[in-house]
Amino acid sequence: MIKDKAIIEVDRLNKSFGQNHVLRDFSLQLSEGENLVILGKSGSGKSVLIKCIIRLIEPDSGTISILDQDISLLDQDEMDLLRADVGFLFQSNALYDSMTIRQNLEFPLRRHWTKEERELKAESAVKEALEDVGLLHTIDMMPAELSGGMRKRIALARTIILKPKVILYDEPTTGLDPITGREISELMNRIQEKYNTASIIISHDMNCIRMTANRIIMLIEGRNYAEGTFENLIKNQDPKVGDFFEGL
Ligand SMILES: Nc1ncnc2c1ncn2[C@@H]1O[C@H](COP(=O)(O)OP(=O)(O)OP(=O)(O)O)[C@@H](O)[C@H]1O
Repeated sequence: MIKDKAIIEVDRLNKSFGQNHVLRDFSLQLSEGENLVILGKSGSGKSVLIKCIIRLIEPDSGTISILDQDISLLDQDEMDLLRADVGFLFQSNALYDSMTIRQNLEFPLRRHWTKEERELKAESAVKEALEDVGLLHTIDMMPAELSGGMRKRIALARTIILKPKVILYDEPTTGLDPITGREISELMNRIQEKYNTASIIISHDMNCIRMTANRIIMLIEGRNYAEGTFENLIKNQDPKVGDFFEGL
């Protein structure tokens, strides 16, 4: 059988904080163009996993490969280069309040594009990313003038401006009303379709998960406890899995 091309491969990751063994031989594989949801209770280690992937935390053992590169072997410059391919959507959006929307979107270009590239392409890149999220008309506005849902869209536009191959979503719909949450989930799917980006999505929002997940991994007791589609897992008889789908 030919395996799908892996964008991220996490192999037998372990991470403890003192006696607290958070990740226990945790493995996952993210394929090209796939939306993968990590579902786990509060404190189960989802953020620790994402922090290991972006190398904010060093695991105790195990390997993480992104685009076929073992990240533990990369130096700072190589890691910076790789970061252009790995977009991150923060739960807080992390927009700069004192900058216009245009300046917010130009920000990642400063780090990853030369001055010449910026002069040539920044304007069209900013406009394309804003069009992708349906907010071109906000280009000269300030973040404070926008609603929570619009700020989330702008943060997503800033994430996709470098055309990353993978996006890590940290609770993308938390704090939004259900209708706005649904719009963000639809947008995530449109981005996936247009750019064939792979995504790891951390979420508790069952509507978002149902709409976006091609596959779900249940992170329970530090392990990849169960995995499958939403439709598979909702029928799973294991009580630890069933807990998550209660009432649906
Ligand atoms: N830097 C750290 N030092 C010590 N313990 C930590 C550290 N970071 C995380 N932990 C512990 O690791 C465990 C997993 O935390 P993590 O933040 O990954 O959970 P989570 O699944 O993301 O939870 P939530 O859904 O509430 O965001 C928790 O017990 C937490 O206290």
